[in-house]
Amino acid sequence: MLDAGPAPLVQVQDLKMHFPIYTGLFRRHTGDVKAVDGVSFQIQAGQTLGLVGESGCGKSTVGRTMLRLYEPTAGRVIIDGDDVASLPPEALRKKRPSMQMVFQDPQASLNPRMTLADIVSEPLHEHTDWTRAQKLERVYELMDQVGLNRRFVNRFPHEFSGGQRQRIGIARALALKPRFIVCDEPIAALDVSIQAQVVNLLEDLQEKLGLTYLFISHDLSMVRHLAQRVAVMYLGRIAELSPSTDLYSRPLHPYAEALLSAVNEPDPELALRRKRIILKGDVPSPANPPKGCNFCTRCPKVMDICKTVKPDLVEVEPGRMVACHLYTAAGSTGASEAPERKNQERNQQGENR
Ligand SMILES: Nc1ncnc2c1ncn2[C@@H]1O[C@H](COP(=O)(O)OP(=O)(O)OP(=O)(O)O)[C@@H](O)[C@H]1O
Repeated sequence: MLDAGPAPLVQVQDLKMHFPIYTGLFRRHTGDVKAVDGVSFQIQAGQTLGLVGESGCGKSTVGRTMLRLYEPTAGRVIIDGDDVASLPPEALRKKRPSMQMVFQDPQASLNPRMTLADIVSEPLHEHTDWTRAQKLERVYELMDQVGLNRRFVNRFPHEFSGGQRQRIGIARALALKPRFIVCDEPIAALDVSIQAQVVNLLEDLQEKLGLTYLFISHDLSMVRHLAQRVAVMYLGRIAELSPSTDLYSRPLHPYAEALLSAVNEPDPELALRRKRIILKGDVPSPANPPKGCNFCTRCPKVMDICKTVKPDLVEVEPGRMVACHLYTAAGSTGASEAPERKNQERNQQGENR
């Protein structure tokens, strides 16, 4: 059991997405890029799970595989009762309206030769038998919902600003009344001044329409603001999955600790306590990850067991999941180290009060 509470809308179980590598004249299969290598999490209906981690750690691949834009190598993706990973083609087509994606680059994801009306109504052509007038009425309704003036209905993407284009992308994603949306870096390509507006829009829509989000981002401060729970990914696996308040105030996994040490901390008390951790070395290739813990080659707290055994993601405190031998009995040194570390932290907190 990963999360407490009522049945979640989204359950991902041991999801794997390995991209085959073919080399040589005869295009022999010589290996796999293990972009996602055993990821599990849940999202409660109406909530947001943030997915963070360095570039290339597999965040987008998780989102795309969940929506079956890639064929998963293994695992289950249960969305509102159906295992999307194994649905046959016709059932998958029927399921598509309820799960949508908002992409990073609105410029690239909108067809430059289509008007706003064409773009937003496109999903309606495939999934409804509505009349032209009914579709246009829905387009107007969506434009109102995302804050686009109805006058713009026949304009082309290049006639809009970046923020407006992202609103078009959001309107298109909402056209078929989805329950779950993967937001893949939806603000990364926008000016900083526009980012907050788009985030506020996504939050308003979530509240009004009861949407459930997977919010992928490398902007840790934004995710803190948006998500109730945050999963930190490293090299295709989840290192830590915690309520965002806990994660940001006291990360448990050494990688989460390092990643968060670079974030500006608004709480002066926490900022004083936080030391910047610079990780040594490069992220290994996902085609050839370490035998043991994926983070063992860079971990400042590495132990012998970390080099040979992959840690499972386990609940180490109520609601907090960590994949690290420091917190499990398997790390025999770690078993004694973890409580010691906690005591040190408690003492430190006491000293700082
Ligand atoms: N279609 C593909 N074929 C082969 N390898 C891929 C494919 N898509 C992604 N990868 C590889 O999978 C790994 C994870 O990529 P992914 O784009 O999911 O990471 P990310 O965390 O979303 O990165 P970013 O923040 O830069 O978008 C990378 O090593 C990437 O090169």
